[in-house]
Amino acid sequence: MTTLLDVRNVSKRFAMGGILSRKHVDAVIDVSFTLESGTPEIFTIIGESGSGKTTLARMILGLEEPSEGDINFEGVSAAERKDRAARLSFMRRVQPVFQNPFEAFNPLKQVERYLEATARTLLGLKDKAEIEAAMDGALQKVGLSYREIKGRYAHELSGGQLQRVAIARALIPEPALLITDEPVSMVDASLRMSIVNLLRDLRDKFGVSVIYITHDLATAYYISDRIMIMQKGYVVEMGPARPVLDAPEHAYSRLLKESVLSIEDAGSGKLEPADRSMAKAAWEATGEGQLVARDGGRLVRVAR
Ligand SMILES: Nc1ncnc2c1ncn2[C@@H]1O[C@H](COP(=O)(O)OP(=O)(O)OP(=O)(O)O)[C@@H](O)[C@H]1O
Repeated sequence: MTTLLDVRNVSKRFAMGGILSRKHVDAVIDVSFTLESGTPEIFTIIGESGSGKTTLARMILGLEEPSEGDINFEGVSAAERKDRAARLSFMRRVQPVFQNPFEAFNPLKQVERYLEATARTLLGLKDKAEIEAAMDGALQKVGLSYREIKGRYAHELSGGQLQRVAIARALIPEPALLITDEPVSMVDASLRMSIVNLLRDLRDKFGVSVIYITHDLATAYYISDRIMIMQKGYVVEMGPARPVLDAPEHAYSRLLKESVLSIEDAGSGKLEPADRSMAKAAWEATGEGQLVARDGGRLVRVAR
C-alpha cells in the first residue's frame, strides 16, 4: 500500500498582535495521520469552533505553512511544490470545496465560468467541445448536467445545486482527494443528506478520498470511515468512526456526543460541548498528555 497523504507531527502557531508581541495561538498541535492510496475513505475531522480544523485543512492544501512537522502528498512535500508545474500537478490531485457556495461564486459570473477556468488551468484544455465534455462529465458525477447549468448565475440555483456545482468544479481534474470544509452547513436541511450521500458516492463510485470537516456528528457518523476529534488544536481521539462515536473513550469526545445538535441545527449549528466546565476538566485531565493506541486502531489522549 502506498501513502496518499502523510501528515506527520504537524503544528501551527500563529503570532498575534504584531511582530513585537510575544502572544501566539497554537491552532494545531502535533497532529499525525495518514490516508492510503487505493483505499478511498471519508476521513472526518470534528471539533468545536476554534479547535484547529480549518487551519489543518489549509496546511494540507498548501495554503498555510506548518510551524513544525511535515505534510507529504504522494511522497512530495509542500516545499517541493514551489514551481508552477508542481503546484498545478498537486492541484489536479487535491481539491478543496469550501463552506459557502454563495461566497465561492461571484454573483455576476455564470457558474460555468468557474468550471471552464478549472478545465483550462488544470487540464490544459482549449477546445470548447472538450471543455464542455469535461464540465458535463464532472456535473454528471454530482447528479447535474452541463445543459442544466449553462448560462446560469449563482442566485438562479438553490444552495444544494450550487454546492453540487462547487463539488463538480473540484472534480474536473479527477482528484484523488477532496478537502471539504463544512460543505453542508450553508445548505438547506432538506438537501443536506443529498450532499452527504454524494460525498459517499464519490468515494464508492469514483474512488475519491474525502477529508470531511464538520461540526455535525450525525452526518459524520453516517458517512465517515475514520474520525479525528480535536480539542484546542490537539487530537483527543481518533479511529474507526462508528466504534469511536458509539463508545467514545475520551471525556471530551463523550461530551461532544452528548451535545448532538437538534435535527434542524445539524450541519448549520455550531457544535458546543454539553457542559463547558466539564470540557475544561476533560482538557485539564489529559491536556497535553499523550496519544496511546487502543484495540481496533483507536488512539486516545491520556495523561502522561
Ligand atoms: N491567520 C490566523 N491568525 C491568527 N490566529 C488564527 C489564524 N487562523 C486561525 N487562527 C486561530 O487558530 C485557532 C484555530 O482556528 P481554526 O479556524 O483552524 O478552527 P476551526 O476548528 O476550523 O474553527 P471553525 O469551526 O469555527 O471554523 C483559533 O483560535 C483561531 O482564532
